Amino acid sequence: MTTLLPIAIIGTGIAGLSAAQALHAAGHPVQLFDKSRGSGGRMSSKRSDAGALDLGAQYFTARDRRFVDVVQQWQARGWVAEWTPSLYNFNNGQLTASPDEQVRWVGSPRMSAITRAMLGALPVNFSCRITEVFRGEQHWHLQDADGNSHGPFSHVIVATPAPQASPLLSSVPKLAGAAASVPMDPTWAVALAFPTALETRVEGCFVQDSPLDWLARNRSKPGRDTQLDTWVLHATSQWTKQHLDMPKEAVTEHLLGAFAELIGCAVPAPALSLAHRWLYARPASAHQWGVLADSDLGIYACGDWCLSGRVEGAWLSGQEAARRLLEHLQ
Ligand SMILES: Cc1cc2nc3c(=O)[nH]c(=O)nc-3n(C[C@H](O)[C@H](O)[C@H](O)COP(=O)(O)OP(=O)(O)OC[C@H]3O[C@@H](n4cnc5c(N)ncnc54)[C@H](O)[C@@H]3O)c2cc1C
Ligand SMILES: NC(=O)c1ccc[n+]([C@@H]2O[C@H](COP(=O)([O-])OP(=O)(O)OC[C@H]3O[C@@H](n4cnc5c(N)ncnc54)[C@H](O)[C@@H]3O)[C@@H](O)[C@H]2O)c1
Repeated sequence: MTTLLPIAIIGTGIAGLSAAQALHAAGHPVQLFDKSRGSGGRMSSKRSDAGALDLGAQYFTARDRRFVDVVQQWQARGWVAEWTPSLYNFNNGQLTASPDEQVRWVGSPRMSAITRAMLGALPVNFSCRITEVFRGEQHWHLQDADGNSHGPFSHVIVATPAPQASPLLSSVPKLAGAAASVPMDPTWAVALAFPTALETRVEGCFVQDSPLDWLARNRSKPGRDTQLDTWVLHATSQWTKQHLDMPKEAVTEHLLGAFAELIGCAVPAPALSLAHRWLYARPASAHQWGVLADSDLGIYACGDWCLSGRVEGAWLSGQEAARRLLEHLQ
């Protein structure tokens, strides 16, 4: 019996975990790496005194049949639940109800529950920033920021945002160049917790003509801690770019001000506030690549930036990376 070398997967966001699950299910050992202390990437949730707060992805929709099917399985296992917020739109200074029929999903009891469950018992090195990916005579090796080497691996899947993927793909300049051509826009996120509930029916709001792009009542999502009235505000990419290096306190103050102006009720001082800057929040434009691959060399890149820039696109891209890798092995 031959022992299969593991496949290295850099990134434990939903794209990396989607690929990992598919490869594991096909009988291939995988080894995951992430620079963060936990999984989830842009679908992670921040623990706070007001409970877990979804600072990144707010909810997701499922349009592709394959993703619809997997989300149904996640629902059956209790990893996700439907969120039916009272939706509003803010435009031209007017806050108006904007209900629709779209099904929207969230991780339960927090967004990070999905990737945590997907990771399961798969082997992973957290707090491990990969700085170099190189090929020896036959196999792949990784170098991390602490100077440790990892390997050998039969294949490598890079599942990070495009600007972070590009340097890791430098052994295949064509792939590195393609990743480098995808700019990703930043997003400032602010979470607020109020001791008494704000007197508004708003639970989610799409915003135009404001520094804000979106706001959500975090505690209206299923399974959340409801002791405090928690909110998450997202700034537009444009406002974020203009205020990229603003101190967190000033960002909180500005976005709280914009929130108080549009929400249409009294907004007291929050009991808790925190700000988070997502440097690579969303690809500036969508692509239809699915995956970037050099199958002969055994290196792949996947992530939301290879498709729609949404949770669904990231998951599909991870599936595509695994599919292409398995196809080449046959
Ligand atoms: C503020 C915000 C709001 C959003 N809202 C929505 C929404 O409502 N609906 C929706 O569908 N999508 C939303 N998105 C987009 C969605 O979150 C992403 O499309 C999706 O989570 C991307 O998954 P991914 O696996 O491709 O990348 P990521 O989640 O970014 O995962 C990449 C992982 O790679 C790791 N990594 C990076 N570099 C290295 C390295 N050198 N070594 C080791 N590890 C590394 C990172 O730590 C990270 O864990 C939002 C994103 C943000 C930021
Ligand atoms: N802030 C970030 O960095 C970031 C990154 C990626 C995605 N996102 C957001 O994630 C969401 C995911 O998109 P999706 O297609 O899965 O969800 P979706 O179908 O709910 O929303 C898509 C877009 O349609 C509009 N829209 C939808 N329903 C509306 C309603 N009831 N009233 C008014 N406008 C409405 C909004 O402009 C929204 O951005 C988008 O809103 C996108 O902007 C944000």
